[in-house]
Amino acid sequence: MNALSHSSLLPNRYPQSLHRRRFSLSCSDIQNLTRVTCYSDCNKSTSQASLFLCPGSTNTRIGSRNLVSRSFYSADASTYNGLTVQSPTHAAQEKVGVLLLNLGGPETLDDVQPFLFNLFADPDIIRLPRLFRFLQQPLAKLISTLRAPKSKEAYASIGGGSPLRKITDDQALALKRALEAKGLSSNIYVGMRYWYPFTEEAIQQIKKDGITRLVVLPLYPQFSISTTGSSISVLEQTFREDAYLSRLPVSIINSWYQREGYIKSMADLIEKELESFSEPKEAMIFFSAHGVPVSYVENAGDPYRDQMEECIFLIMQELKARGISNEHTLAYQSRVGPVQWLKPYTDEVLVELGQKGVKSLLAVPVSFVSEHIETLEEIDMEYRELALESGIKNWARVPALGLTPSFIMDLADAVIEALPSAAAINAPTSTSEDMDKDPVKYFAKMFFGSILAFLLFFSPKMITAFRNHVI
Ligand SMILES: C=CC1=C(C)c2cc3[nH]c(cc4nc(cc5[nH]c(cc1n2)c(C)c5CCC(=O)O)C(CCC(=O)O)=C4C)c(C)c3C=C
Ligand SMILES: [Fe+2]
Repeated sequence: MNALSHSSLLPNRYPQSLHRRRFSLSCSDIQNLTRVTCYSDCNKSTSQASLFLCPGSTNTRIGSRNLVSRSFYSADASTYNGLTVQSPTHAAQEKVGVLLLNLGGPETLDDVQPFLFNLFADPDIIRLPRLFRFLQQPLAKLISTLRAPKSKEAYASIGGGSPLRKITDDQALALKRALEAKGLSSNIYVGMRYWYPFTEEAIQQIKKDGITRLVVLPLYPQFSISTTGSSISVLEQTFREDAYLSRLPVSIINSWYQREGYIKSMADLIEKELESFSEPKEAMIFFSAHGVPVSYVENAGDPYRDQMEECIFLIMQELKARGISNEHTLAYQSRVGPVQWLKPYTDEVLVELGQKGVKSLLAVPVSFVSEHIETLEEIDMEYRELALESGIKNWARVPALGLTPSFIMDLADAVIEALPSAAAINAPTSTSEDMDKDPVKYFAKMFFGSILAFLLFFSPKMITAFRNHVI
């Protein structure tokens, strides 16, 4: 199957949003482009990576109770049993690349507003009706400016910037080593959606390095239109526009929350952290996932909530198999703006649990595999304080998976399993956003858009909604 044909498997409402996206950088962003991180001998003629066949690579998917979400696994490698698609001669000439996709985060406080601009300028983050698309950039400017002070405060409280780039770089290196240990030499690239090193930079490096087979691995266990979907839009757009890239065999791993290695690694972390309580059995396991607006799930066909619920089910099943049957619950955090987000909300549930007499609580961040602003600031500071104020006496938090060896090994297996299904992207397509290339039309759009955005959104309610997490 064409690995990038996944959009054809999505509900009708989804593909349009997936195909249209174009990444926009301001002029200063472009000047600031830093070099792409690549974990190999990039640009060296000696960097030829050999693809060694890995015999008996096994199906690592474990039980599932939600068949609907299965249709999203376009690059589901679990049906392959070893890399059997190539002859050894061909395999020896393969130059394998792995592209890790992530969100990115501001590295300094000065980066915060431009980072937020990139985030809110993404049509997969603020989904405007087609007619109002011209408002996207002026709105992004307005919202990022309104939100920057609160965000800066949060980033200042965790040391003045996001740890995401460093952690992702470390994960890339660990993955490279894990793949080598399994007999696969590869170049690993990091492509961030909203900050350096941008996905577009990583893709250009992949082209320069002459990669012949690529696996795309988003570092989000569950698929959401707002995360993996958005990054893949950028990738698809860039690939379709380029003769070399459009022929490059690519395999995208859309989601991997159901993999045995991931589930077991999460269960290990939870089991270990429960031991920090004097009465481990009494502690409630509190899964806190990053939220998305309800409309994503209910109108746009985002499988995120289904996948999240299935993921929690699988982790709890694994814990039960180990004799751990603590109570558990799932809530959603980090909402932004004046719309309904997935419920229940983490802050509200914490207060309710405190009122109900829950005394011990283990917070488990579940939508992301690195420490970031929402674990280090929102959970460890804001939610911890709220929980203690609400009557919860004993609080602990499970660390993000980070470099956990069993987790990295499982990612390596996922890459190896995905390789055989790599296939080229289809012919180039033209986009409705080509007018962005015309400077006159662009400035007219920005000018009138700014005025409209000002009139529509500069109301006290909107300002409060975007300045704070809670509306
Ligand atoms: C699975 C993970 C994530 C989903 C889903 C997601 C959706 C989503 N996020 C915003 C708005 C913001 N997100 C911000 C930071 C941020 N988001 C994620 C992950 C998911 N987002 C991460 C890992 C990070 C942190 C990066 C870091 O620097 O450590 C921010 C900036 C911080 C802040 O001001 O709160 C915003 C804003 C929306 C609107 C959205 C879905 C539509
Ligand atoms: Fe977010």
